[in-house]
Amino acid sequence: MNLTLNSRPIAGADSFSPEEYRSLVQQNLLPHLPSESETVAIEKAVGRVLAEDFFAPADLPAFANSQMDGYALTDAACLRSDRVFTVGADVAAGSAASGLEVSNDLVYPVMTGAPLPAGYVAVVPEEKARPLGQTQGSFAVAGSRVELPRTSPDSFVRQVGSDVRAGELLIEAQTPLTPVHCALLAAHGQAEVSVHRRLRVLVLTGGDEVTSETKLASGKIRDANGPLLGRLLEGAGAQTRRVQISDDAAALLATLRQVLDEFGPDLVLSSGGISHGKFEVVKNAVGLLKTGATSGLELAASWFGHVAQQPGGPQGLILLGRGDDRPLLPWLGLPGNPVSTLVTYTLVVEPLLARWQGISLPARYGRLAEPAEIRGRAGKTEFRRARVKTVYAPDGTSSSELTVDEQTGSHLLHRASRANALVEIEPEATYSAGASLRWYPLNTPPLTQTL
Ligand SMILES: Nc1nc2c(c(=O)[nH]1)N[C@H]1C(S)=C(S)[C@@H](COP(=O)(O)OP(=O)(O)OC[C@H]3O[C@@H](n4cnc5c(N)ncnc54)[C@H](O)[C@@H]3O)O[C@H]1N2
Ligand code: MOO
Repeated sequence: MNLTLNSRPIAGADSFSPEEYRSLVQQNLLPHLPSESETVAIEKAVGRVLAEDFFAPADLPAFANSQMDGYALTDAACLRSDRVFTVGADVAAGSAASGLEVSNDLVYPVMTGAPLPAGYVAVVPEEKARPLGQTQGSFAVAGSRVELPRTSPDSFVRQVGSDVRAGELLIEAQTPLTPVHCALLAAHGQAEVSVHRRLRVLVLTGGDEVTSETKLASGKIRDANGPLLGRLLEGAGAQTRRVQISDDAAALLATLRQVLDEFGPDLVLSSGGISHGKFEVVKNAVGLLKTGATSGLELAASWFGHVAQQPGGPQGLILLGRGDDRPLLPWLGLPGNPVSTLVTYTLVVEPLLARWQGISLPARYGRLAEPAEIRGRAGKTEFRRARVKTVYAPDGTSSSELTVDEQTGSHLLHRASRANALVEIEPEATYSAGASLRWYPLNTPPLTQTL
């Protein structure tokens, strides 16, 4: 099959703008990602995305109840001139308040959350009452007399349905669930909720230079991208399996076949092995698949080329068949430099995961604080690490202020760890202090970006 962009088949190693590449990935991958939902306990649903609209099964509150510890009065008692009443039996929260006499002379001590006795319409808070022949500051006992100020019907009463009406749409599908949604579901007696199932992502990182040996031999490095992608994906709600790979393409395909059966991934992300070197393991694995000599895996489509951006220029996109009628397995080959992996994740993978769950991430803009002037590169969009700060003005407005890192190397992991934004510098553009720039949250779970 052909990869396509806006119905145009992709030929050879076409080059794309960052926006085009994001679209290319979404158009070619989304049809192969699963669209199943699952039922989870509400306690485990926070951070998950609701699969179906949730409608209120009942009114909330379900019964009129008191908003204060106080005395319940009838309608006629609210404004009558004689303000002294006889105190009835206590009505505690949780009681049914049934079988109580209705009288304009009788008031009932009702506690916060207790049902209002039938025929009673208002509550006077306890501290506004004057119990006769009793110490102030305590509830009058049953049978004694109490003086109450005038009040109006409905005062301090939480009416039926004042929070929620039965049948009302309470949580729209595609909403990322928060602890407050969890409380709302619990208040309706829902123990479980239907959410999109977590995407299973296989993360392949390594190369012959990457080792997990305690003592680093000369020329060797540690795996930074495995933990990076693993944590980013888990933060975005995915389930992950991480596998370390070498530069051996046949071994990579053998590992892949094994993990496909054990873990059943919906998506593969690899970092490294896609550019112009002699030992590009991902490219070589695709080369082996093209020969058709690998059982259990078929190459349905592949593209390796450049996106006109820095970092994250080299990119790879693969669709694998599994030799049966299961959906094609999408595989994104991310560039190996840690910052390039991070940038590609932010610009391509994160929006893909969000779109898959029906969420579109908002475009954000901020003002350039420092340095005073930034120039774009020729023919390439540059994504620079930055610190974004929200500045709140006394007139109630707020804006994002961007301080952009001057250094651009894709190996500068320490500097990336201090950034919380990625700033988009258009090709050949010049920006002075105060100029508006698009930015993307770095290191921030995508679902919290929509809240
Ligand atoms: N002749 C050319 N060479 C390169 C080009 C190019 O256009 N022409 N592009 C450069 C750019 S830009 C990038 S980005 C890299 C991308 O190359 P690969 O994706 O093939 O990545 P590798 O070569 O495997 O690794 C690049 C770099 O990253 C280190 N690395 C890899 N994996 C990890 C890991 N898990 N943890 C930490 N660091 C990792 C690796 O050791 C290399 O230093 O290609 C440029 N070259
Ligand atoms: O584009 Mo590479 O991703 O600069 O380091």
